[in-house]
Amino acid sequence: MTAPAIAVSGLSVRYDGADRRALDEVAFEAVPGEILGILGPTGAGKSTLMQCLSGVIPRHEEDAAMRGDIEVFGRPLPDFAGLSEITESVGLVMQDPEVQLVNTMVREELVWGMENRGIPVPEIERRLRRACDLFDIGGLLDRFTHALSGGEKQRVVVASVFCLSPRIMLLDEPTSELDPAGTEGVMDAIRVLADEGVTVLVVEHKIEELAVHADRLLAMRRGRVEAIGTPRDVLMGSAAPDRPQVLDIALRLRERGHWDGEVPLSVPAAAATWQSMTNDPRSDRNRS
Ligand SMILES: Nc1ncnc2c1ncn2[C@@H]1O[C@H](COP(=O)(O)OP(=O)(O)OP(=O)(O)O)[C@@H](O)[C@H]1O
Repeated sequence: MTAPAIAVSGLSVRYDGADRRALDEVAFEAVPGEILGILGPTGAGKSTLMQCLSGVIPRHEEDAAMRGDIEVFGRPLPDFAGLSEITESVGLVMQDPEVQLVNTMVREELVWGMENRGIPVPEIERRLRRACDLFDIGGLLDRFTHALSGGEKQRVVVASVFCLSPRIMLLDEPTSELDPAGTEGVMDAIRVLADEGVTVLVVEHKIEELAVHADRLLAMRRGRVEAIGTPRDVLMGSAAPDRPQVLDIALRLRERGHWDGEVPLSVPAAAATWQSMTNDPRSDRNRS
């Protein structure tokens, strides 16, 4: 059996003064090479979870009390020698790309982390070329980071984390400012990396994107894990985030030419069509 890339148990976080836990006994595992999509309404605890997994809480959030266990490839997070060692295995892309852009030029942004790690120049150049291909940022290298659009900033930040070659990537809404083509491009790149063994946890509000690209979904609400399983199981289950979203998914998939036949006009009809589509062994909807 494959050892999990991430194993979480009993993870709870309460921010100072909050009337409820931001995370409440969260437990799950993610295996190497898996894309685990994390969804849930605003305030469900998705970003807090990403920050815990990357070691940011509790080390830098003095007002957050955390308990529970997180293991990265079988090693407890507290055993790592601080954030610098954690980031060798775990790369975090935060919700707001502005927070992570620290250099003036895009090329510097991509290269400085690798230089700080002492990576040899030929390897830096190889990763830079790959990042440009995967995230379509070759034309941005000589641009000022402050002058990029929101979506361009997101692609540069994801690419710069990729350049550090982490075995686990935590992406907190990496496509929120991207158009459908840009979103598809980032999701395709994530699949390429997952196929190479990188474990990707991606928080997304675009449920239809997660349904199509993730191997499994984890649905959260009010700090708790409501469901975890295949996209079909989670979206069809009683813990589905919002049942009407199934209809929304059908409509959006049809817009992109991914929904065959009539669009169902009721939620039950949408659910039934979705089920038959995802049950169809010829369907590649869950692995594109
Ligand atoms: N630094 C903080 N201090 C106090 N409370 C916080 C802090 N960060 C988050 N919270 C609270 O913790 C809960 C979970 O927040 P979190 O940002 O993890 O949710 P989320 O699911 O990522 O939401 P969104 O989809 O809006 O990004 C919310 O009630 C939020 O107000």
